[in-house]
Amino acid sequence: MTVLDDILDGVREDLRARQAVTDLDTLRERAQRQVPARDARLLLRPREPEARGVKVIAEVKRASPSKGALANIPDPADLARQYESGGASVISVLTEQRRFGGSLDDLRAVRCAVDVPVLRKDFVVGSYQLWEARAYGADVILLIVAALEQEALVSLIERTASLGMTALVEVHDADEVGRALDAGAQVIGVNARNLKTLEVDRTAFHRLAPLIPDSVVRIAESGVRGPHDVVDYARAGADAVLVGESLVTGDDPRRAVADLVAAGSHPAVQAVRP
Ligand SMILES: O=P(O)(O)OC[C@@H](O)[C@@H](O)c1c[nH]c2ccccc12
Repeated sequence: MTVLDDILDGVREDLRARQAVTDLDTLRERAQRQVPARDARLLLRPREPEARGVKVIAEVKRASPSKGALANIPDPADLARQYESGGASVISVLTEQRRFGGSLDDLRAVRCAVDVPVLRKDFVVGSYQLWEARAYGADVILLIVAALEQEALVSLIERTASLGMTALVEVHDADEVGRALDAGAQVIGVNARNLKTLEVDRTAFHRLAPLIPDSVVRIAESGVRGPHDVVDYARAGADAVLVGESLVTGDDPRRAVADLVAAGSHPAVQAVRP
């Protein structure tokens, strides 16, 4: 059994418990009362070429299966506000409870605190979680190819779009890139971390980016330690980086985001982009 299988078992059990409390109709009504989802794709890949530096997706992350506890984060709304004022284009909120210490309440708190799009980062296994995400104000949803059968991936991408949200489709190898593209992904994230073993391989983005057509937004996820990694990913063609650990473990998250944004929008970086 892989780490991912283990996480998914817990996610399914927690999901059943929430479904027993809140039926889909109630969730749909809540989702319909939300303001429409914001267009994250356009923020990550603006039409004007001069606005196209590497964007930063900053993550609210208390813990991880690989490192255990990372940060307490008593006030996720405050952290998200700091990320936004540092220039983050999107805020990612982990909502998985058992391994990452997150919750849907964190998602709601962050949604109310910022104007930028908010990503629900979880292990989505069915459309109920998409309705939940929308009901709690998410604009973007993570779909992990390794966690889904192809048929489920296709229908979750379609359902995400029909709810007005953006699907960030996560891959880790060439086969998964093929599956993501076949399923119609418009935004693909290459996770440097293999969720089955938790090993980080920072060359994954460099190897897989050439397989992703230019019409698709490319995001480098995990293991970004600082501005030099942003420059590196920029050179390899990233539109954005998704960063958690190095932001929540530092002492000035606003500044840390601002430093990444500055590296990503530096003219020298833009000049070397493919
Ligand atoms: O904390 P890091 O190494 O900066 O990584 C952030 C993010 O990429 C990571 O949290 C992540 C990427 N894909 C995931 C899927 C599930 C849970 C977590 C993740």
